[in-house]
Amino acid sequence: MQIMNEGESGGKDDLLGLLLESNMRHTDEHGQSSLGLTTEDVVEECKLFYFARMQTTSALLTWAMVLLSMHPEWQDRAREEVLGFFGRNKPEYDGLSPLGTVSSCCNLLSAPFFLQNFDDMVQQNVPARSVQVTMILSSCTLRLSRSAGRRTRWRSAATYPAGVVVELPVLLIHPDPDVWGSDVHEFRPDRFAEGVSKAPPAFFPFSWGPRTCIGHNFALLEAKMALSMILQRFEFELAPSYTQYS
Ligand code: HEM
Repeated sequence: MQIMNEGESGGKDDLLGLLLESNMRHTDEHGQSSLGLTTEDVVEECKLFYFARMQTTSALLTWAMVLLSMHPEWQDRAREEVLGFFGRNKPEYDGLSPLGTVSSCCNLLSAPFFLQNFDDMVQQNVPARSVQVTMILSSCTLRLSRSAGRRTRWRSAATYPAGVVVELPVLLIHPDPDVWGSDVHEFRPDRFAEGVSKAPPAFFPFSWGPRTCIGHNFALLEAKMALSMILQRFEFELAPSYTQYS
C-alpha cells in the first residue's frame, strides 16, 4: 500500500494492484469506515484466489498426466492434434479453441469422475497416504455448500429456515450412471466431443449461478495451454511402481 502511495508500482496489471487501487480509491472517496474493500478484504481475496486457483488447476493437470498415461491411445490422439495445429511452435492463446480432444480431456478432468475404485479402497483400508487416495481427496470440487440467508422456499418442494446449509455433493452427482450411462467410470473424453455446452446440467465442475467460478474460462485456457505444451515435448507413462487398486 505504502509502495503504491509512493508511486513505486504501476500495480494495475495484476490482481493485487487492482484490489489495492480499488481499496485506496474507496477510502479516499468514503473514508475508512464505509463499506468497501478493507485491507483485510484485500488479504482474504488474495488468499482465496491463491487457493481457488492453485489446487484446482494443478489437480486437473495431475489427473491429466495420470489418465493419459493409463490411456496412451488418447495421449497419442491429443498429441497428434496439438502437433497438427501448432507443430513444435508455442501454442497461441487464441488458437486453442479448435483443439477438440485436448479440450474434451480438460473438461472431463475438471470434474471428479474417476472414483470407480474409491469404495474398494475404503473397504480395503488403503492408507490415506496412498497416492491415489490423496489425489482423489485433493481433486477439484468435491461438494458445494450454500446457506439460506433467510427463510427460503424452493419451488413447491421444500422450505428452508434461515441458516440451513444445503450441500451439493458434486463428488456423488458427477459420476452418476443415470446421467452418463453404465460406463461412467471409463475414461472417455469423447463424451464432450460436441462441446461442453451439450453436456447434461448435472455436469457443473465450476458451479452455477452468481457464485460460479470466476476463473472458469481462465482455468480451461491455462490447462489447455499447459497440456498442449507438455504433449508437444513429452511422452509419459506411469512408473512401474505405481499401484492401482482395483
Ligand atoms: C479446474 C479448475 C477450477 C475448478 C474446477 C474451479 C471450481 C470452482 C467452483 C466449483 C467454485 C464455486 C465454489 C462455490 O460455489 O462454493 C469456484 C469459485 C471460485 N474460483 Fe474456481 N475453479 C477452478 C479454477 C480457478 C482459477 C484458475 C481461479 C482464478 C484465477 C479460480 C478462482 C475462483 C474464485 C475467486 C472463486 C470464488 C468466486 C466467488 O465466491 O464469487 N478458480 N471455483
